[in-house]
Amino acid sequence: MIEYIPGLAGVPATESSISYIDGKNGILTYRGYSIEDLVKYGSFEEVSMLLRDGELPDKNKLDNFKNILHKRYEVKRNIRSMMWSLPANGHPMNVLQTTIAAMATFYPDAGAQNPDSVYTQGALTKIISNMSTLVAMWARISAGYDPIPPSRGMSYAKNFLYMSFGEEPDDDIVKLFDACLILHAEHTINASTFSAMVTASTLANPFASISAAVGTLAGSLHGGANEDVLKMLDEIGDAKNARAYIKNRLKNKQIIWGMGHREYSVKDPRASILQSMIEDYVKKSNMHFSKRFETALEVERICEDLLSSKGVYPNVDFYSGILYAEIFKIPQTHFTPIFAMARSAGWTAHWHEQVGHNRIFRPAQIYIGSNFRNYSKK
Ligand SMILES: CC(=O)SCCNC(=O)CCNC(=O)[C@H](O)C(C)(C)COP(=O)(O)OP(=O)(O)OC[C@H]1O[C@@H](n2cnc3c(N)ncnc32)[C@H](O)[C@@H]1OP(=O)(O)O
Ligand SMILES: O=C([O-])CC(=O)C(=O)O
Repeated sequence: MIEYIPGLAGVPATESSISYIDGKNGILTYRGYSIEDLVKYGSFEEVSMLLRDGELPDKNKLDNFKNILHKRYEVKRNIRSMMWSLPANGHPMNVLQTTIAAMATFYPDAGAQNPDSVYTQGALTKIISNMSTLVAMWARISAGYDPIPPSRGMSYAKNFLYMSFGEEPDDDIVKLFDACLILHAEHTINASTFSAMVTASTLANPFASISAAVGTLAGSLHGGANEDVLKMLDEIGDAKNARAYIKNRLKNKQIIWGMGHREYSVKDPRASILQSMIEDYVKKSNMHFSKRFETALEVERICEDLLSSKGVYPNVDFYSGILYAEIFKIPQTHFTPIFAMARSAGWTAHWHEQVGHNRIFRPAQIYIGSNFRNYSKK
């Protein structure tokens, strides 16, 4: 008898050398490097190369990659006009999934049959590069403004903020945003990465694979939770209301957004870094902590009282929304798309790894339906 494990909890579905989680000690590494070091010393471009190639690039290789990535910021005209035809209130994740899928029409020969060709590698770089332009474009179009064309001379993080707001951001803001991208770039075989891998395993093209991943990331139990966390904090309104609110949700068997993780039984290391980023920024700018941040700290304390026995602590989505909303002034519906543009580095690395040791994903099921029946008209 095969044992059925709901949600495949703890079931290894692949071998991978891209990233590693030690969930008991709150450690996350990309290709062996700690996320703390990568955030401190690296850039999103460097981390994208590390995830793809397995090694940190030397200066020449990095400059070359940046050159190619930055040259590809431009979105094809047909994709741009397609975006103008979508309803302005369409959720950015739906728009992103649609546009990434449509990009396959420009790269008909990119695929698993030639994963290392210049053509397919170019398509993978185009995905990472265009993600940022697509997200920024939709933020402008959906708000009733014309998109701001990308600036090839700018880093990935800087160009995104420039395209979103039309002004060159300060270096410390760029560094902070770049760190957010690094923290979201990869996380082993999570639901969206698995989704990308399942699609890749059929030898579908990389655009199909990444658009499947975008659709999967959008859900509230996964990347979409960053939006729900902010809604929840705003609903609580003030730290003094937090205990009653949390207790009431738990009594009604409702989950607390941004809390809990399949892989971590301690606080997600990315949540700790994001929290420190907010604290450092506020202190450096001589500001006060916002009501939202104070509420989040209180929610974390209450959850520690009520949920730590189940190993439920803040995950990456708990503090990211506060950072995006309050430091970068990014609208709530764009939190998950920013997650997606960062994660495109991890997804494309997994696409490549999957097709390199491919066997189609085709698990088994345990049938619980009716026995054989003879057909008779009702
Ligand atoms: C980028 C990301 O995807 S990070 C995750 C983002 N998602 C969220 O923040 C949504 C809230 N969290 C959750 O729903 C879950 O913790 C998940 C989906 C992340 C993980 O789910 P699973 O690994 O299946 O954990 P599972 O649901 O079995 O939880 C184990 C226990 O902890 C409880 N628990 C887990 N998360 C929470 C939570 N956020 N609030 C309250 N209780 C929780 C469960 O109720 C369960 O309790 P029980 O054993 O008494 O039934
Ligand atoms: O690993 C997971 O299940 C979800 C997650 O935190 C991520 O994808 O970053």
